[in-house]
Order: sequence, then C-alpha cells, then structure tokens
Amino acid sequence: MPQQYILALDQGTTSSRAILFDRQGHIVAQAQKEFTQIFPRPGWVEHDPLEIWATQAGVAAEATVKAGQNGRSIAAIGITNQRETTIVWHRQTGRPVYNAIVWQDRRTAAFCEQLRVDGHEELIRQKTGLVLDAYFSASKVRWILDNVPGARRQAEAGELAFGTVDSWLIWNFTQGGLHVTDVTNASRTMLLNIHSLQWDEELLALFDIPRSMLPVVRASSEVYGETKTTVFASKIPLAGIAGDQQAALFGQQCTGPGMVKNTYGTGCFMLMNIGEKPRASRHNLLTTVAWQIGNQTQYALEGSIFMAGAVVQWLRDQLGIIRTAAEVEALARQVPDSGGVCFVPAFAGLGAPHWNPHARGTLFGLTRASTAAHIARAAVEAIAFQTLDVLRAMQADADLPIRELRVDGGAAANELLMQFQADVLGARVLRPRLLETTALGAAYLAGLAVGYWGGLDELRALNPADTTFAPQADRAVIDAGVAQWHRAVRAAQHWAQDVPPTAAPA
Ligand SMILES: Nc1ncnc2c1ncn2[C@@H]1O[C@H](COP(=O)(O)OP(=O)(O)O)[C@@H](O)[C@H]1O
Ligand SMILES: O=P(O)(O)OC[C@H](O)CO
Repeated sequence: MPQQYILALDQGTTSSRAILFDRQGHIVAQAQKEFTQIFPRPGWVEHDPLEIWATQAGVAAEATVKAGQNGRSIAAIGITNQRETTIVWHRQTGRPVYNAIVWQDRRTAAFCEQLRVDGHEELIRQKTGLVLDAYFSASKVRWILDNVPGARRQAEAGELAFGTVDSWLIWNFTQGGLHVTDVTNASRTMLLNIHSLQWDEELLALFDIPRSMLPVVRASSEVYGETKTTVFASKIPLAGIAGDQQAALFGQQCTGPGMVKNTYGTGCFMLMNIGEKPRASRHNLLTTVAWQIGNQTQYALEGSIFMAGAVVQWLRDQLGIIRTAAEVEALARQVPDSGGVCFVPAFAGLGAPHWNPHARGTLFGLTRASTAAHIARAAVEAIAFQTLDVLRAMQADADLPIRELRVDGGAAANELLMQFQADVLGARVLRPRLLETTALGAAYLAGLAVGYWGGLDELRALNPADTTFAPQADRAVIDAGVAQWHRAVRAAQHWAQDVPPTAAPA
C-alpha cells in the first residue's frame, strides 16, 4: 500500500489529538480525547502521565481507523505537545515516579523568587532566553527530586529519566525506550543554553539536576526511531517533534524573520521569527528556539497571554450570558461598541509584556445602561487589546513595524474579533483555510524528514490565507479605546496589591 498520509499527534493541555493529513495538507481523519486535570492544591496542576500516553495512543489508532487505514499507509508521525510540563520516570520499569507537573503549576514560585533574590535572573535570561518563572521545567524537576521519597538517590544513580511530553511519548512509542527531545522543547526547560543548543552544566548545578536524567537533544525534523508494534502492527518512523507554539509558527510557514503568528486558544501565544540569531528581548518577551531543520536553527520571540478564549468560557460558564463560545459574537454585535465598558481579564495575573501576578480581573465603566452585550463586546475587545500590547513589545524589540499577523486557534473563527484585531493593530490579519496549524506544523516537520514533501516551497502553497481582515475603523476612535485600555490595565495592576505596576517577571 502506498504511504499516503502523515499522522500528527497534538498532545495539548486539556486533550490529546491525532490528525491524519494527506499530501495537500488536508485533514483526512481526526480523533480527540480529553483527559483528567488534577488540582491537588490551589495553584497546583498535574496530569497522569499514563493517561497522557493512553489517550494519545488511543486517538492515534482511532484517527487511522476512521480513515479506513492502518499503519502501513502512514509515511511518518510528527509529535507536538504542551510545553514545559515535566515528567520523571524509572528507566527500568517505565513507571513515572510522580504525576506530570503541568506548565500552569505555580508550586515552585517561591523557589524561583529565591533564585531572583540570590541574583541568578540575568544569567538564566542570557543563557536560556527565559524569564525566571515557575512556568518552565527546571524548578519542577528539582521539586520532584526534593519531594518524592528516594527520587534524588535514584536520579544520582542514573535510574531516572526526565522528559517533557514529547520525550515521554517517544519513550513509550519505541522499543527499549528511546530518550530524546527536540531543541524547541529543550529550550523551554530552563536547562538548555540556546546559543550552543547543549544542556548547560552551570544551570544543571544551579537547579541540582543530574545530567544523566536528561534526554538527547535532537533537531525538530529527523527520523528519531520507529514505533514498536503495540499501537500499530507496522513500524512507523517518528520523524518530527516541536513544542505546540513553535509547531504552529511552522504550520503558518512563518519561516522568514519578522513573520508573526498569534494562536487564539485558551490563552494567546504570539511568536515572531527572528532568524538564525537568538536576540534578547528588551521588552519582557521570551527568546526561544523556533525549530532546527538539518543544521539550520531559527529562533523566535514569544509573548504569552494567559486569558483569551478562556474569557469567553467564563462568560459562558460563570456568567451564563452565552450558551456556546461561538454565541459571543452575535451577542457582542448587538451593540455598536462597548459603551465605555472596559474589561481587563487578568484572572490569573497578567502575562507578557506586564508579567504581573498580582493583577486581577476588572470591569470598568459600568453604567445603568450597560448590558450583557456591552460586557461581551468588551471581553472580545480585551483579547485584541492584549494582543496589541504583545505586538508593540515585539515591534520595539525587532525595531521594525509589523504589517501582517497570521492567526489560528479556536477563537480566530470569530469574525468580529479578527476585524477588531486588524483595526486595533493597524495591520492586516491573515487567517488560513485550516486553523489546525499546530498539528499541521508537526506533520510538515515529519513529512520533510522522510521526503514526503520536497521542501518549504511546496509547503507554502498548502494552507494559504483565505481570509484577510484589513484595518478599516477610524484611527482616532481606536486610539481613544487603546488609551482607555491602558488606563484600565494600570488600575487592574493596582487592585489586588496597592503596589506600583510592575514589569518584573511573575
Ligand atoms: N467564536 C468564538 N469566539 C471567541 N472565542 C471562541 C470562539 N470559539 C471558540 N472560542 C474559544 O477558543 C478556545 C478554544 O480554542 P482552541 O484552539 O481549541 O484552544 P486550546 O487549544 O487552548 O484548548 C476556548 O477558550 C473558546 O472559549
Ligand atoms: O496545550 P496548549 O495549546 O494550551 O499550549 C500550552 C503551551 O505550550 C504552554 O507553553
């Protein structure tokens, strides 16, 4: 049977997905399964690694069967995943020593704060491109070694393995447990030197993590190994790995410096390709590895917004003013503007570029004339305003105007949001036919490695923009709205703690 398809596995924070793509980049079949979110204490978030593996293997098989295919018709598998989430397991048994500690988990915040007080922030930023924050893997690995009985002794004896979710999946997919990761995932651990692309001895010493636990760092597009025959009867090359936001950047084909994508999901993640040099941000963005293909490495600046589509979920689940996320658009369109209502959705503090953990969600400008429609409109506008703040930081870092933003993710389906986004940015917003660019990016990386696709020129033609939103609103009106937004952001930062607004990392 000819190998007609590439299978992309997208292991996300709330669900495991598998999508089978054909040579035209069309979806042939897909399957998705949610898994358990474990909240042992306030601020702690865990996943069961075995459930991650079981759901991911399950949807891989399901998507293939739905297409009426089997493993023999799959040319390669590409893996993309929630980043930073930390798993430690026994090399001998393959059993995790503890649950996966998820990127959202804040249990190591005090430890990170202590590192800052002790003056390690600048070194970490220079070497890793990251802000000193509990978001990344290093402090989570250390927590496991310090808190799981026997773990440190076993780690020092070389008996334990650490990996982000990509490593965990590949270990389980391969006979004898291949222990690898790719540069994009490694760049989110806070242990990789993004200049040399090697694990950094000084950082390993700082976090007290034995080097023997770490996976081998590989490129994002190469054949790492092949699947054992428990999931598919035939062996399939595992040929692409990238963290989900980097995969979306590649899926959007932002392959040249200055090209930017924003993914509108639960949060928003905006990444800009900055070329082959890891330039540091001067405006509180992260510098991260975009991908490595062959010997060529590209880097990106990243701004993370914590609450985007999640605001719409809040309107649905907590306020009950809409029944589905999609209904927010019709509700918001009932009014021509927000009627002076301004919504800062800092439910979990503010991410880039403010990095203020103390800020809280705030609604300003309510009058007796305010309706659910005004609040819905202000919520949609808040997603666009937050994106503007990150984009301005990127423009300032890059020293060039951004005229085009490529968009994807569930909330990019909202036409009102996309038009308002173009108006606020004063830039064109390009939306591709297929919004599943994360999985598509993983498929591209795997397909390139096995020669399924010939090169970037071929990929560029596969998922073109099919909707362009151009700025059309009166700039003076938009500028007044932006000024009001910034007043509201300052006030939201004062609310929970009466301290000056901070630009310090959370
Ligand atoms: N039409 C819409 N308008 C605004 N937000 C939406 C719309 N449709 C979905 N969303 C939001 O998008 C998010 C889902 O997008 P998705 O890309 O699947 O996110 P994730 O991968 O983070 O789970 C949800 O938070 C949902 O509230
Ligand atoms: O799983 P997602 O889509 O919420 O993405 C999570 C990010 O990779 C976290 O850095």
